[in-house]
Amino acid sequence: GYVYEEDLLYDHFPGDFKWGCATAAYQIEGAWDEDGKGVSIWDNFVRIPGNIIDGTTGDVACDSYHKYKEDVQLMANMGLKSYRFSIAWTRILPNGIGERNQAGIDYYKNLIAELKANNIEPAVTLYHWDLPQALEDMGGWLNDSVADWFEEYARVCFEEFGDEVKLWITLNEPHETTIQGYGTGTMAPGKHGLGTLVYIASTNLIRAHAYAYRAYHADFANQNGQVGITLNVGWAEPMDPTNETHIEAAETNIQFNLGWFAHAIYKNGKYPDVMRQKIDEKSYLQGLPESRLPQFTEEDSLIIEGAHDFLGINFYSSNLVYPEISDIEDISYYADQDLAAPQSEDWYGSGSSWLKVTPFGIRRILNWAAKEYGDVDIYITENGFSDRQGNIDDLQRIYYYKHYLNQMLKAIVLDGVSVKGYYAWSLMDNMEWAMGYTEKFGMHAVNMSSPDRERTPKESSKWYGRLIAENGYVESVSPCF
Ligand SMILES: O=S(=O)(O)CCCN1CCN(CCO[C@@H]2O[C@H](CO)[C@@H](O)[C@H](O)[C@H]2O)CC1
Repeated sequence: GYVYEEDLLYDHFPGDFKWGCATAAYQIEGAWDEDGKGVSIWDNFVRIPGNIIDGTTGDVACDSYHKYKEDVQLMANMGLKSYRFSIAWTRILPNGIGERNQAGIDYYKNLIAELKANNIEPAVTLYHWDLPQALEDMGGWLNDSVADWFEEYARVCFEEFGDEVKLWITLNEPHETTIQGYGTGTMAPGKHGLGTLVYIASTNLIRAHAYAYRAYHADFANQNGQVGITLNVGWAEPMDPTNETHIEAAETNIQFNLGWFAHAIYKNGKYPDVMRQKIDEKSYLQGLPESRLPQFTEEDSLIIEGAHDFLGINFYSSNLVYPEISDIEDISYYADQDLAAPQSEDWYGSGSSWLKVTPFGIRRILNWAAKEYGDVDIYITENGFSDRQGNIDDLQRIYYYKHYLNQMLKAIVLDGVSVKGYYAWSLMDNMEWAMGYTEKFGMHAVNMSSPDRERTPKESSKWYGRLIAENGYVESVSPCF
């Protein structure tokens, strides 16, 4: 079972631990059509009535495109060591491939220079869901040429920014892109193919990552940077940890979540055995001419296997898992798993329906990943808590961070997992995708009703600053919450 552990280890983190915050281009920048930027699938998705719960858009968002110097000051005030942000593909290549947009390149060069001037290391995500519409018009992640298009874009970024950027994340949460963008249609590009399109998209996303990784190590190795991928996963706890079938279902759930994208890259160039077996079998029983889960070519498998310098994990929450045979008529990624994954009523909630407070999960997923993928360097590239009120006195967020970080520290100190850094999601309240501005994840509030988008530090930003200053041990935080 799971028990909130009272003992706060709270010892010092390893000396060179990378304390950071994370954001994403579409969620904070605004300036959606300024300075030669091309149109992305999100610029279009937000204009379709009903797609965004509060009818808002990222047209202006936090206006970080114009306020980036102020943002960097917020980071410096916290003593941040590193900042994870994403580059908008359409600012660099407005049409996805072909001609470059110098104004867009200059924006990111200025941001990076501002970070370096404040001794903050840039950690750059190449793709955080904002695909150029011009590429979507050619099939987007369903067109197998997308791996080449992405490689071309990655090469431009390595060339333009690689002298200053040493930590590259190719894709952010391809699982989310796939499930919500090509499965349920709840995110851009809003396609519906939960048992079909999702597996075509995932195959091309994995290929795209690997092509970019190989390009870096072939032609930019002299920059001495590292290239990895960021994958999101919820911890899967067996509903009954003494029941073998529950334990097996939990393992299946993690393989369908994290393994879906990690297995080919960090193990053997192929999809996890349980995905191959279940989806092939169900496809046959569903009378399909071939499996809904594509095979990588031999050539691609060799390119994909080992294409990593680290593993980025976005971790938020957990599920309780038990087996449940699905209806063979139900063609979907969820039905393919033959399980149910509810969340406990006992767990504290948040401002997001899917985010329950489960600190034990971060220690377990870190141990699972280290055991499954070997001693690879791991970064927690996102972890955070939402509320709807946007309290400046955000005690719940401090509680969340205190306990998740304590469990992560146990994974490092007691379990020997090599976690190298941690990026809190997020620096500031921003556009939470289809939830608009109703769910707030920031350590800083943003006044969305003012054209100046004033930022206000929340208590959690001060708490995080003390944590960083003490490198983990915070005298002044009472152990009671
Ligand atoms: O079947 S449900 O729909 O109930 C379960 C869905 C679970 N997912 C987990 C990942 N989350 C996105 C995480 O998304 C990440 O975390 C941040 C906060 O959301 C985002 O703002 C970041 O852009 C993103 O990288 C969306 C919901």
